[in-house]
Amino acid sequence: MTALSVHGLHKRYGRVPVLNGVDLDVARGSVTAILGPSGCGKTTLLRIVAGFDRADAGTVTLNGTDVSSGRTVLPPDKRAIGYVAQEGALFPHLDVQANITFGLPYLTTGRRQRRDRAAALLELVSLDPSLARRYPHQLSGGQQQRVALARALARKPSLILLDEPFSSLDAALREATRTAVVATLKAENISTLLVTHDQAEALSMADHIAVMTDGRFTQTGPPQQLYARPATLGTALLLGPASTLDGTVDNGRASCPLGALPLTRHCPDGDATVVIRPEQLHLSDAGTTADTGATVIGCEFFGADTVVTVRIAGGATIRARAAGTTPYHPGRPVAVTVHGPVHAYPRQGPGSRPDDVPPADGPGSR
Ligand SMILES: Nc1ncnc2c1ncn2[C@@H]1O[C@H](COP(=O)(O)OP(=O)(O)OP(=O)(O)O)[C@@H](O)[C@H]1O
Repeated sequence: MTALSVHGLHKRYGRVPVLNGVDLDVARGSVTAILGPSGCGKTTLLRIVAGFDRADAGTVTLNGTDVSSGRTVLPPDKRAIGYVAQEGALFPHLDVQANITFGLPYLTTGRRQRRDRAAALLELVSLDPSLARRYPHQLSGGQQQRVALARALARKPSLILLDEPFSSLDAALREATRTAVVATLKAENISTLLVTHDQAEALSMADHIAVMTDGRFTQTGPPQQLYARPATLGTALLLGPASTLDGTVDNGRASCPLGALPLTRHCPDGDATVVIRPEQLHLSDAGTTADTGATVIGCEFFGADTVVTVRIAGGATIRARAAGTTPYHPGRPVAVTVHGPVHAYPRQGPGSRPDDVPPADGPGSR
């Protein structure tokens, strides 16, 4: 069952086209992440779905009812949509309870009902109900984001829109808040559209990812599928860190300075850009640099793993990830092996540059 359907959405600001025919379906109860570089049109799409802005053409359908189509444009408060903005945007002069119950109709909801509803929602977003009398400035950033979510949930929306809701939180808080928010959305069976340019957020939170480039979706699918088979070089780089090497594809294998490597997806014969993830690169001892032509030039320790930068034969650099610490420090010669198939994209033509979109009938188009 589809909670949200968007078809043929176009929007321009002045002469500048921002959305160029956006199509998207969000399944009921699922989390769909829109992942894309800054300025590609993510927030514009969210604002049109919420009813804050008007599309120039196209339709928005919520649970089978058109809310934006031709001359019919339902105002935001008639759409049963919750919206959580980047900074949470709580009312600073209202306490937590008043913030959460702000959108509830006064005449139909008594004081006691409002207090009970606020307490229940606080519990739902894993916050202590004793916070109800605090003001936003007395809360941490993560607590404020959860109150913002509780406020969006108060009116029992069928769809919730999250616009980079965790970007202002530090890494540890972001992860904890993300987990709590996903658990809440799943528990309430709320359909969710999440806008982010954080690939880890999209991969870990979403059931479905839609990659946006230049105002249209260039590839959609489950996170595992997109990560395994990105349709363009741009999508491959958007989905996670990677080393890129010049190579040549011949009959399903890419020859590059690290060997003749099998491919994850078809790439036509000829000059290509080869994309290798850090977890695919393994380092081992080498006698001297002359043996392998590879030398460690940098080492970054992240706690759970270490990223080692290596200059390989021909002068290109690659980044390998090793669990825990590593014995390979700058200046040390190493041997580099690649595990598993790699992505390769033609160096000329559609999809060859990082910001390219695939051709209309290409593998990533819908
Ligand atoms: N009200 C407006 N008037 C004119 N141009 C606008 C307006 N709102 C957005 N834009 C432009 O439309 C383009 C898309 O903006 P949008 O905010 O949708 O991008 P985004 O993908 O959400 O970016 P970010 O990730 O940086 O938030 C940008 O070039 C932006 O400058």
